[in-house]
Amino acid sequence: MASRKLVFVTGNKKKLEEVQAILGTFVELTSHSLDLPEIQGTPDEISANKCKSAAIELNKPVITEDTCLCFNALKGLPGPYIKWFLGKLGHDGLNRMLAGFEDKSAYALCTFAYSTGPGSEPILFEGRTEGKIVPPRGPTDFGWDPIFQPDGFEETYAEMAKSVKNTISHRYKALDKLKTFLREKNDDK
Ligand SMILES: O=P(O)(O)OP(=O)(O)OP(=O)(O)OC[C@H]1O[C@@H](n2cnc3c(O)ncnc32)[C@H](O)[C@@H]1O
Ligand SMILES: [Mg+2]
Repeated sequence: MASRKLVFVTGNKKKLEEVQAILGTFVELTSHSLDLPEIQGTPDEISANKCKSAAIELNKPVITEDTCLCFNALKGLPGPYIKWFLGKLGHDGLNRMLAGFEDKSAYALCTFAYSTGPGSEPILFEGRTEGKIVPPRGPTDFGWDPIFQPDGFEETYAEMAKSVKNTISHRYKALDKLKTFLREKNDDK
C-alpha cells in the first residue's frame, strides 16, 4: 500500500496540533506555515480558493482548512469572518452581538480542501458541530473555544479535555470524511 503523505498549509498552530492529534499515524503529515489570502464568499468558495493558492504557492498536493462559527440568529454570520470579529470584539463582544436575540444557537463548521497540485480543482470535506454561544468559560488559548458549548455537553470546547473535543468537533468530523476519501483513493492503487 502506498504511504499516505499530506502537506497541511495553515498559519494556525492550534489547528495543526488538533489535526495531528486526530490523524495520528493515519498519514505522514507535514505542515507549512503560510497565512494565505482569504476571499469573501461562501465557506466553500473561500476554502476552495485558499487551497488553490496554497497549491500554487507550494507547487505540490496540499490540504488547507477553513473554520466558520455561525450564529443562527444572525443567519450564519460571522461565519467565515469569525477571525476578524473575534479579534475586534473578543469573547464578550461576540456574546453581546446576540444580546437582542433569544436564540443563542450556533454551529462550528470546518471545511478541509484537498488539491492534487496547481490547476486542480480542490475537493472539499465538511464537518459541522451544533451548540450554543455562552459567556466565556475555560482556558483562552484557542480562538472561540471558551464561548462555544456543543449540544449534549455541559462544558465549553475550552473546558473539555482535548481527547473529548477531538472526537466530537467540527474538525474531527471533516477529517473523518477526508480519511475515508484517502483510504478509498489508496485502495485504488
Ligand atoms: O491559516 P489558517 O488555516 O486560515 O488559520 P486561521 O487562524 O486564519 O483560521 P481561519 O481562517 O479558519 O479562521 C478561523 C478562526 O476561528 C478560530 N478557530 C478555528 N478553529 C477553532 C476551534 O476549533 N476552536 C476555537 N477557535 C477556532 C481561529 O483561531 C480563527 O480565529
Ligand atoms: Mg485564515
